[in-house]
Amino acid sequence: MLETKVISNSEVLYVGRDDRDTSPSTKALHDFQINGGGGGGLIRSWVDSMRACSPTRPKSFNNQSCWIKEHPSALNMFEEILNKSEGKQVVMFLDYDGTLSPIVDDPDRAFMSKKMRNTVRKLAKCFPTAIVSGRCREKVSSFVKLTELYYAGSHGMDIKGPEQGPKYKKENQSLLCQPATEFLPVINEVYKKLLEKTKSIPGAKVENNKFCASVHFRCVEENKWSDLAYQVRSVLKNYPKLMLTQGRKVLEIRPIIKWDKGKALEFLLESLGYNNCTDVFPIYIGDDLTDEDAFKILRDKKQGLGILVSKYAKETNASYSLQEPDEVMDFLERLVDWKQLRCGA
Ligand SMILES: O=P(O)(O)OC[C@H]1O[C@H](O[C@H]2O[C@H](CO)[C@@H](O)[C@H](O)[C@H]2O)[C@H](O)[C@@H](O)[C@@H]1O
Repeated sequence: MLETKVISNSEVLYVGRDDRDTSPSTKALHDFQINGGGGGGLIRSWVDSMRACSPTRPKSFNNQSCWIKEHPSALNMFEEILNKSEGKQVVMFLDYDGTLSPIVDDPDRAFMSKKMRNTVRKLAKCFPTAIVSGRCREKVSSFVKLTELYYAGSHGMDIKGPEQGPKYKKENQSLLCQPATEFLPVINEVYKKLLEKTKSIPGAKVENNKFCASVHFRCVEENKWSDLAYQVRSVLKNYPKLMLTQGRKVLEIRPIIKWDKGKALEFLLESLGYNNCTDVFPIYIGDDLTDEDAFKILRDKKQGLGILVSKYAKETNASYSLQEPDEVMDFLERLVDWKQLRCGA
């Protein structure tokens, strides 16, 4: 029988507010949550942060050619990447929105192409492969539709192994990690309140991602962003155990626990039996601020590499870049071809 491994609530670490700025994904909003004071100043800093996080507005890196030298295209540097991974087990971590599927206005219609699905299917035959998403796990797996993958939903707070039993794992153990289960009722409550409070703002959309919630402002006129920020703040101020992070035209509400996409990556590597191994080469591909937590882990550990999907210069802990999901697909195809050639498949 398959044994289920569960990370219980007792293992959840609550962090003091000062601890939070160590995590790249929480840093931007941390500053205004803590230092923004009250009233107009706070809301203004929220809106500034919402603008600054738009990928079309690079922050400090204005020089695109300088940035591309520091974060070269993973396609152009393919041979270099292969050399770095030589003799090591490649493990693939893929973000979903903006990485496997193009960004679209309606989050419920962010479908992945059949071609991309086919590529990821082949990839998973070559390497252990995980999808790491801010979305609810069930939703992202219903978009990806591949049961042979590992899925980490809710920004890594909901991890599950492949349905048919993990192919790569040494022990025959199925995998489940949900470090934020005690927050389920509160996230539900906050989701409902956010729905109510934002319904008068045209274009605003609230998504329940199970262990976190998203407030989308992609379709909200910029002159209404402060109204939206005000409404979100009015809900959140009553929930000191929740915090705010941000992504691409989205405010993310999640529990204050020391768990993010970086922790999910570490957990998955450990579950696959690669804890403290030098012969493993994780490749993490993502486009968003929340993916920076995973890039940072890899950079700090000097293990594997991160690839940022972006057309624009952005501050990042990733080493390489790809411009858009089509380039991600080309890169994954080349990895598959390389592996198949090596194994004579
Ligand atoms: O970690 P991810 O898989 O990248 O998920 C992050 C958020 O992605 C989704 O929102 C983003 O994509 C939408 C569809 O293209 C777009 O409309 C939105 O503006 C983006 O922020 C998803 O809807 C969120 O729940 C995820 O948290």
